[in-house]
Amino acid sequence: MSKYRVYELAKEYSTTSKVIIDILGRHEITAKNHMSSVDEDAKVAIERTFARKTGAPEQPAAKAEQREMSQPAKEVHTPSQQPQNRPTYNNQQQQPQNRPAYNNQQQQPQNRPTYNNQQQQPQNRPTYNNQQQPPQNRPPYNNQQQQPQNRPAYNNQQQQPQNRPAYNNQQQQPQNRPAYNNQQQPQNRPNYNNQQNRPPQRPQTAAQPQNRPGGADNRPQGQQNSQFQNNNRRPPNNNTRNSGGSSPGNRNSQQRSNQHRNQPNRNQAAQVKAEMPKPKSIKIGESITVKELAGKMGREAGEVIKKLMMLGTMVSINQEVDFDTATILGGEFGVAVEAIPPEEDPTEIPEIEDDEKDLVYRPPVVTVMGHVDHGKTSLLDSIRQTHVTSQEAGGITQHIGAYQVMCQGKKIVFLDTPGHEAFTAMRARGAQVTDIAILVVAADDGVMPQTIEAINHAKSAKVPIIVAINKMDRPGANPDRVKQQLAEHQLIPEDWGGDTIMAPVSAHQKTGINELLEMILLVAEMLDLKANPNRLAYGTIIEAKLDKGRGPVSTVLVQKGTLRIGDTIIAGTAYGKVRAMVNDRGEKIKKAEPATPVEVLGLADVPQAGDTLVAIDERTARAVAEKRVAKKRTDEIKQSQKVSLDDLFKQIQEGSIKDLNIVVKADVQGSIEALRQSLVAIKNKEVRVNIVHAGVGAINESDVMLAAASNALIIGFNVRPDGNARKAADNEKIDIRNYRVIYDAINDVEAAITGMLAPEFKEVILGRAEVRQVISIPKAVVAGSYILEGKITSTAQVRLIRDSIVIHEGKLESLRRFKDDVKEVAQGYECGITVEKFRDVKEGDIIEAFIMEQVTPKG
Ligand SMILES: Nc1nc2c(ncn2[C@@H]2O[C@H](COP(=O)(O)OP(=O)(O)OP(=O)(O)O)[C@@H](O)[C@H]2O)c(=O)[nH]1
Repeated sequence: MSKYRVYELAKEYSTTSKVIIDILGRHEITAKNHMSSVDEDAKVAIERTFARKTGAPEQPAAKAEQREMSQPAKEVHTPSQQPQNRPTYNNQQQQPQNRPAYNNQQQQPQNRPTYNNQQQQPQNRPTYNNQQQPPQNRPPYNNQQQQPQNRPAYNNQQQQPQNRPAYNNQQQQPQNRPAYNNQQQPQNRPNYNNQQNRPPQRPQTAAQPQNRPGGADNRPQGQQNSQFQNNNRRPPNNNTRNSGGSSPGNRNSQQRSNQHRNQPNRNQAAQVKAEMPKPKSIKIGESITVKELAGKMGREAGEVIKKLMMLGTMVSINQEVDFDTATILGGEFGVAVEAIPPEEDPTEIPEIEDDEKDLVYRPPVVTVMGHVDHGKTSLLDSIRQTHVTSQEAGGITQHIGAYQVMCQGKKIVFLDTPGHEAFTAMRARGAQVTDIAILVVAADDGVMPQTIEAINHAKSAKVPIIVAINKMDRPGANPDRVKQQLAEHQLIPEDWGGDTIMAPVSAHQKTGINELLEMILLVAEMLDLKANPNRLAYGTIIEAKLDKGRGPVSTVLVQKGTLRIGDTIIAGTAYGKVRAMVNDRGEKIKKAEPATPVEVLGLADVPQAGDTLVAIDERTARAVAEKRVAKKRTDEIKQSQKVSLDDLFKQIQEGSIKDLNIVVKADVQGSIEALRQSLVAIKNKEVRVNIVHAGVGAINESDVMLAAASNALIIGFNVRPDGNARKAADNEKIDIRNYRVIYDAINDVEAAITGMLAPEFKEVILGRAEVRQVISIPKAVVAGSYILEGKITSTAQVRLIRDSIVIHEGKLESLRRFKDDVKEVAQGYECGITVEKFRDVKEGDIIEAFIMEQVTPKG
């Protein structure tokens, strides 16, 4: 026997426990409080009582329904139990929320099959229809009536109640929604409508509970189930026919149909979501879109976006998040995020890691850096016992070279660079060849801006610094001041308790050089520099040029392994076989071991400074070179697209930026680097220098075409345009400038930039007039004025000043003397002035005339 708690019944009928207790009392059923249990009879009594209340005036829809249904109900069923059915539920409850209410009323609430079983379907609308039927509406009902076989169909249902398809079977209709509706499954909103022709609100109340999780489904599962059970356990009067076997089936059916019902609802998404696999870990690349990430984690994109918002990042669904962000997000969702290793780049040759036991000592590679004119070249000269400075055009270091010197029987390699620019340019290409940086500081000049830059570059490259305090022979030499200044940049000399070696030298007098070299060896020893000489060579291109007689010539610093004549090598897009090798002393050599700078002949093309040189088998070299050439081409296309006319126009429109595009061609790579660095370093607030292309060799036709496409000028350094290039340049009106001294090129570019600068204007006051009479004419207000000083011209701009405050600024519309238009009126004369779009002129106002004059910009 089923038991019900009073509060449960109260809840079911949306009333208070007290009301339930009262009703029970009237039926002589004792219930003390809301927790009291009552039996099935009590429930029936409650149900009947509420059923009787169906005609509550405040529920017209229910009333209509009741009217409609009362008769058939009486005919077919025990009036008290069924007629009132549906309407009753709704009315009674006013509390529509749940299915179970139906059940209670009918003693078999929610199961459709049950309804049918109980009494040939009492509360079901289908039943109503069958019973009598209200012809006019609800075709399905009518159908039923006209085809009584529907009934059996219900029965069939019961016998196979369990599932939706059963419904379909009933009707021989497919399982889709519309079919349900037509069939009349009560629980569907549309059904209610059809059945009852109820006003719309009714179906809503009736249907909502059924479909929504907020209704019946909201309740604790157990409660629902218990009701199902209760129903099934109901007294035979309800379940006369099927109380046995079909009930359980009904229950299942009900549950399933509930599920089905839910599917199309909003719950569907939730259910689907719930079904989405939620992996414990995912793999992603460097970045991923929010949408993809959500998909991989089995989450809704909205969830991910929300989480990102909470983390302080606003993104859209198609925006990308980086790996780190994805990792954090993964953590939030309990998903481990792993990185997919980057795909192998076919243009890269993987570096071979050497075994520790194969490594042997190698000489240090040293770069000399410092402020201009502090004596870098002189120091290198002094070290090498040569004199380069005086031979160079313009007196500036233009070439990058590498040289080996011996000290105490040990080798040291020096890279000759024009300051730190080339050093950073090499680094920018990923080439880190320097082991030790020598910072040259002139003892008489001290720390200068480039000294600081050099310090910072060396520090960021994590290269130890040895300071060479040069020009110690100069009368003004003050090494202590230099040390003091360097200490301010965290370079504390050893004799002050720091760890920076500072060696006083004189490049001119060649003093202190040995000590400096010893210090280099000392630091090198601490660095424990090693390499494996017994493997194929790996090195870096220090410099490359196209030699007329010898073809492409590259200066290579071998860093690992040994480079030999006949080795197949690849550097950048160039590959070939080593034909000949020449060391820094001009000697032909057959092999070059680690830390040996060597000129290499044999590459088919001129590589770039900073390119990695690898000795490898010929087939691989060729294949990789081809891929690199293809990639370079694509990159160049991309780059030239960047400087398209569209972009240029856009930038001009934006107002502030103009690009001075330049194609640089030079005889050696070192010159290119020096030029590039200097040109790009030209800073100007309105014009930006952009090197569109830079290469070694003569200026050719394709350079001109590139310049034409990107609106560039061409700078040739120690190279000339060939015949075709000259013709093309004439046709395309491309400006080709040839230089032999870098400074000249830079000066010219600076001048060109000055020419390109947007003209600056300054205001020039022409004169002032006082308004002495205001004359209003139909089209304007004329200010009868007297010129106090200077003059007023008809083309001038004017500003109207009242009590020292500028009231208006604009154009002068007309300037007249005695009704005649005049071009200007001088001091001491009277005139009539009208100001464009301005009428508020008053006596005593001052009219100031001025013009904007262009100022020649300074470079
Ligand atoms: N008295 C004296 N003059 C020196 C010494 N070292 C260099 N100089 C002079 O300083 C000037 C600049 O020397 P460079 O070696 O060209 O200096 P740099 O740092 O290489 O200059 P850039 O290549 O232009 O950056 C030259 O006139 C040298 O003769 C030195 O030890 N003593």
